[in-house]
Amino acid sequence: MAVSPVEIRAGVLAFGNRTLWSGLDLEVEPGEFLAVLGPNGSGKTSLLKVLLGLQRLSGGSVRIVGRAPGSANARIGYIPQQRAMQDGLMLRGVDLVGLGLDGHRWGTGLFGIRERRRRVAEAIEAVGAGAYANAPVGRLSGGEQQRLRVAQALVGEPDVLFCDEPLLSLDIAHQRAVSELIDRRRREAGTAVLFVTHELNPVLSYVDRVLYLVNGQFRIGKPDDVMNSKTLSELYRAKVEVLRIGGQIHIAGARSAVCEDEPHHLDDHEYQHQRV
Ligand SMILES: Nc1ncnc2c1ncn2[C@@H]1O[C@H](COP(=O)(O)OP(=O)(O)OP(=O)(O)O)[C@@H](O)[C@H]1O
Repeated sequence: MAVSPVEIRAGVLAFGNRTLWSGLDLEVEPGEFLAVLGPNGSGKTSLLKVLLGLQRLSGGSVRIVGRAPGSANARIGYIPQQRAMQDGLMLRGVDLVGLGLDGHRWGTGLFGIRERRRRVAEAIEAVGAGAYANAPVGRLSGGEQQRLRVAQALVGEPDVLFCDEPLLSLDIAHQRAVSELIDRRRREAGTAVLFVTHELNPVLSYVDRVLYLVNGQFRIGKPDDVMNSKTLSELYRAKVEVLRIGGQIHIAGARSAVCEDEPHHLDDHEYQHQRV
């Protein structure tokens, strides 16, 4: 039987007496696109850290391509939560993207160097970053830096791709381009994708399943099985209404219970308009 790219059994993560989640059983299939949602502080980034081997589980077990996280057998792509790079950082975009190839061996000969350059150029082209790839990354805009991070995560042809809010600070056109790139990667190469986001709609058509974390509780299932009024009201322990408008999901009501910064949430005023 094929080894699952990502497998968590009875996972528990607690800090002090605060349990972020427990009893988490999660298996992500090759080529699957899993969106991870939840309000601030619900443990989304911590989950990615567990999967990267940067954070130990408090209980249960985790395997990445059959091994402990952090071991070198799997090719992992990681788009970290965005932090502005230092102004004075002189590293160029091509160098940043090239770091995603470290650990790949094509030999040190001319072929190896050429192949490396070719792959870096291809990854830069794919995110539309060619115009500034030779500039120091510290001088680039947030969105330009983000596109280079995406190229860095994809250049190594990962088996598993962990994305932490990868669309932040991208304009709509580049949100679409990056989402399509990630989707193509998982379709063509079977890369398993874990995609942490506050905004589901830009990737809704690609998402196979959703993991929704709230206050130590969670639900996993197809978008329609999780993103509905009943399930979210149970999770938030408050009345939450989920509306499907024009193929998009919007959440209304119980604003105080639902994370304020989730862009797919309508405010009550907007909601009233939608109902008339
Ligand atoms: N090493 C740690 N020690 C103690 N508490 C921690 C540690 N790491 C994370 N936390 C806490 O765990 C909670 C979850 O953090 P995490 O970054 O996983 O949330 P998140 O769901 O990604 O939130 P956001 O949407 O704001 O990015 C936060 O309250 C955070 O302060």
